[in-house]
Amino acid sequence: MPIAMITGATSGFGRAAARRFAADGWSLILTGRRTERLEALKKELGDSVEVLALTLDVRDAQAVARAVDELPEAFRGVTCLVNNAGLALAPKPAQEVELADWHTMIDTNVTGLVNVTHAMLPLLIETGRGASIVNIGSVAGSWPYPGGHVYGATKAFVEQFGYNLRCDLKGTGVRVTDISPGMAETEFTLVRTKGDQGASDELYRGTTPLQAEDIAEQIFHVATLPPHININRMEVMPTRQTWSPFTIDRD
Ligand SMILES: NC(=O)C1=CN([C@@H]2O[C@H](COP(=O)(O)OP(=O)(O)OC[C@H]3O[C@@H](n4cnc5c(N)ncnc54)[C@H](OP(=O)(O)O)[C@@H]3O)[C@@H](O)[C@H]2O)C=CC1
Ligand SMILES: O=CCS(=O)(=O)O
Repeated sequence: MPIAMITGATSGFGRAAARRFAADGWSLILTGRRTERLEALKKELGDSVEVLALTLDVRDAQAVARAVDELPEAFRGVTCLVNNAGLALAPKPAQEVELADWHTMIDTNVTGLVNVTHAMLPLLIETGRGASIVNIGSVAGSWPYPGGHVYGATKAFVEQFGYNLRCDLKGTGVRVTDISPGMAETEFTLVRTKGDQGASDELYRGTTPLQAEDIAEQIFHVATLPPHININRMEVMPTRQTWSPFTIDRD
């Protein structure tokens, strides 16, 4: 059976993707920082598919390299890497943000994604034709909005990094896709507001956001296309989310 490695599998898109790949019999390498959640997911899926749960902070380059180095033989033939672990913080004007929050977003969304990709490239190239890297970007990487500051910039990095990777991976058979979701109801806003459940509920109230399963389905779709097809970028919004007009500062 093919193997998918999913970062940030303890919640949201990552957990839904794990369930989606498992439904088609894929073996899974599931990572995240919250061990209990990883173990619960392993318990849920482990009867039907092979699951390796690895407690891992993607920001720790050495730990990431070691974990990949020490993958058991049965889990080394990875077909799909889903670079999903990430977060937004500080939904307020740039001039009011703590510098530490900017660093956390860069360390996770940029450095963490780069750490995992660097460690996994040899295994994906070894798999070759049909292998894929699915990076989770965001609409925030393309469309500016107030309070987007460093979060949007990290997702712009994810998109461009993926395109550049494609250039260097030419001839290896390894595909690279940026899936950029719009508003989706996960723990994302709870994390972004540092635990404000009311703010999270309010954001999703009275509209129809994407659900984690919607994005999981796209991830699975991209990873299981015939090997000669590479979707470069897929931007997915809820039907009830669109753009705002430019704003003007007036006297
Ligand atoms: N929800 C949305 O509206 C959108 C989200 N996205 C992106 O989708 C991705 C998944 O987010 P989503 O599912 O919504 O949010 P969740 O908060 O539900 O899930 C985030 C996942 O990332 C993991 N994670 C965060 N930091 C680290 C870290 N340092 N090391 C390892 N794992 C980490 C978390 O695991 P743990 O805490 O256990 O480590 C968790 O499993 C993110 O990259 C996010 O930016 C993009 C567009 C829209
Ligand atoms: O990446 C998340 C979606 S949004 O909050 O930037 O619209």
